[in-house]
Amino acid sequence: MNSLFQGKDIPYICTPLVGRNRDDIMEELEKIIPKNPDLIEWRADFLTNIHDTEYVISLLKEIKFKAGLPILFTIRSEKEGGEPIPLSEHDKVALLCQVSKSRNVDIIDYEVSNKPAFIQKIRKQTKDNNKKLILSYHNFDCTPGNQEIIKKLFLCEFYGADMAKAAVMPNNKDDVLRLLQATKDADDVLTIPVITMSMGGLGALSRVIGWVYGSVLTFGLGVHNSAPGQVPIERLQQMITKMKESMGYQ
Ligand SMILES: O=C1C[C@@](O)(C(=O)O)C[C@@H](O)[C@@H]1O
Repeated sequence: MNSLFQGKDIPYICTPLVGRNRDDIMEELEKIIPKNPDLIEWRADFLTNIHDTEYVISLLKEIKFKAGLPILFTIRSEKEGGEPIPLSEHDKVALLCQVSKSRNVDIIDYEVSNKPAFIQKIRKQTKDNNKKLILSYHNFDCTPGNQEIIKKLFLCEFYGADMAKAAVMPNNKDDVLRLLQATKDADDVLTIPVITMSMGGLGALSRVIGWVYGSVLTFGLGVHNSAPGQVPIERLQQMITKMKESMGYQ
């Protein structure tokens, strides 16, 4: 993971791209790049032409060329907060496998709730093509019990992920605290890096301080958010830098 970011310290800041077509995506990217994220997440579930594999692959090339940064490719499922897409899970896995072969992608995200056979297929393809795999879990309704969150992150490791991610929704301040505790506990026992966030306005704190508890990556808003509570990237960078100075990290 570290090799993708030339030795930069955690947390890595990832900015989502959510345009529906090429022009919107390129315009978004144009505005995001000067803000200096560490990587770009292309949320391809927002793309109208997602059924056209050739189009996706060529757009990916354009994105990588313009960004010159590591690219995380995600097709978030509707059941975990993504956009509705006209692809069956089978077609989606086929597309993810094609994308894995492209030299213009670095990391693929796939939900750990999917069928083991699909996860294994994507794990094999990403490994064969030297790509990293994030297995992920999202809950837009609540923050499950800590054991449940840690179990999900463990499952990601079990399936061979390079990173395990959990994004959950708080219903009160205690939920945000619990997520941070679960992050630390998972980071203590897992052998792979964890990425966590508590979503919504209440959870924004976790996007700023999650790294202190072991979350290696945080999503910052570039132009449009891809989930509730994302903090604008400039503010995120400033707050993290100030915190690191105050904590004696830099
Ligand atoms: O999984 C995640 C995290 C996220 O849901 C967030 O809350 O920042 C945003 C998504 O785009 C990304 O795929």
